[in-house]
Amino acid sequence: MNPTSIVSLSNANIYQGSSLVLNNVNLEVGAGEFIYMIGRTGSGKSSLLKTMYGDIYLKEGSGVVAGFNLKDLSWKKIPLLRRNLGIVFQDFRLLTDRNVYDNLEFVLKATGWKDKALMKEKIENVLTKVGLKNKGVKMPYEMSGGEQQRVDIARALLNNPKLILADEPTGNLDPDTTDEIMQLLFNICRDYQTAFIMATHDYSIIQKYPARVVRIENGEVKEISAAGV
Ligand SMILES: Nc1ncnc2c1ncn2[C@@H]1O[C@H](COP(=O)(O)OP(=O)(O)OP(=O)(O)O)[C@@H](O)[C@H]1O
Repeated sequence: MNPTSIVSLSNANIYQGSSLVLNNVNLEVGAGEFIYMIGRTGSGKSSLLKTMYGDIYLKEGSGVVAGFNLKDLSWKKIPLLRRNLGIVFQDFRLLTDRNVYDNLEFVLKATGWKDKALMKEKIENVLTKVGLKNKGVKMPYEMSGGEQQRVDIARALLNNPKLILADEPTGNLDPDTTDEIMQLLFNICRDYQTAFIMATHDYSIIQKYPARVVRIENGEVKEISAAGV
């Protein structure tokens, strides 16, 4: 493993139940690196991301994510791993019955924060980072899809992760909003040296915001150039 890697998978076989989805995955992601993961529907992108955040147990091969050994990941350690990662989903997954501030506070409390003043400071800090200063009082249903995705990203930033896993974060957004969100993700990557692994179907994003690309195909993960997308 490269000492500067935030993700290191070696000869990893990824299963859904008893079915082998990906065979012999080798992947190194450096600190602060942005990479795209592309592949057809059902090729295994989400399965690979789930393995990285401990939702699928790594049975074969080896893997280290944000300093956590995936082979040694007991149920007890999964929340700790998740505290060191940010996860962003296509469908935002906000709690619909509480406002933005309370959505973020919920995560902080669940990850062990207790001091109200410190939590307030942290929440204001991440909302400012995503361009939603003063929007804490809004309910999710009062916000556009782009704003809700910003809240999802703010939530992912709460614990200062060194790695954000994003599963089609622009999948529900129109082209202009997609642009805004991509600029935000690239700025976060640049300003805070946060590594990103972003699964996407949208190749036009890769042309516009080039970065390293891995393609999942026929059960394997292959490195390709952005020009080859
Ligand atoms: N919970 C599950 N139980 C069993 N099999 C699953 C489960 N989730 C996904 N699969 C199977 O695993 C394979 C990989 O699915 P996965 O969701 O990782 O693909 P994907 O590339 O993320 O697809 P998409 O782009 O549509 O999100 C598919 O054959 C799928 O049917």
